[in-house]
Amino acid sequence: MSGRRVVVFPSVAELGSTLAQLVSSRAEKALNTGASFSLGLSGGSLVSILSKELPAVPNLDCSRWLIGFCDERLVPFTDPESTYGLYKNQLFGKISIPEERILAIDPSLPVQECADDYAGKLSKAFNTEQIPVFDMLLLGMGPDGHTCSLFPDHPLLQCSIYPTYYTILLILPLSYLCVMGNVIFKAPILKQVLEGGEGPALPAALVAPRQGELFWLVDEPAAASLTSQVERPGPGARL
Ligand SMILES: O=C1O[C@H](COP(=O)(O)O)[C@@H](O)[C@H](O)[C@H]1O
Repeated sequence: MSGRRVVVFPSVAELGSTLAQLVSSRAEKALNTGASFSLGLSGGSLVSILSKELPAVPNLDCSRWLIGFCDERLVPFTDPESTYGLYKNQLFGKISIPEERILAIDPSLPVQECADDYAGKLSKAFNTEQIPVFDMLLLGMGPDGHTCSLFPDHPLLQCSIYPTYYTILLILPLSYLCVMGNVIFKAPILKQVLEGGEGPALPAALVAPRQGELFWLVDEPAAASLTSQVERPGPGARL
């Protein structure tokens, strides 16, 4: 891994547009050398940010993208807790990605079958029996330091794909990662995640891709108490 970059933005608006540019530039890079660009999406605040900013990227071509979900709740797509459902309503129609290139769970299945079915979809799409390596994962961090439905002290932190009571998740050590922290109530936990603290490492602190890049994109309020090195790019800067 080439090192973690913590990038601080004046507000979520600037963070969002840089995130969209970052996704688009890494997609272009992947597509220059490979047949597709695989992107893992998370839920939470990321949905509205991406849905606003990604369609605004000029000349975005998503026809060779492959989209999966870093974590997903086992609820119908019409449920507001369904991450796929939210993206379907807010984003997918605006970026012209072929439907068959979006890997969603089958919410009609019981949880274990749903996890097995999703693992099968991933194997087929990535043409591998191994854990698939996405080109890029976008994660969020909750106010308790959880990411990807991995809550502090969760016994499943070592697993690759695991069913829990209501969530199917696809876990950390894959490829390029981008973690987003925003809003002020995350400031204390962000400091603990990035700069250490007492007790076992929080789930978001375990995020470390085997290769490639790791970005933490945060807004000024969330970064308020950081003392470690951060970047503050000027307007329009690209990562
Ligand atoms: O529970 C979850 O929360 C995280 C963080 O969400 P945010 O709204 O604080 O950004 C999210 O990334 C994850 O997908 C979701 O399951």
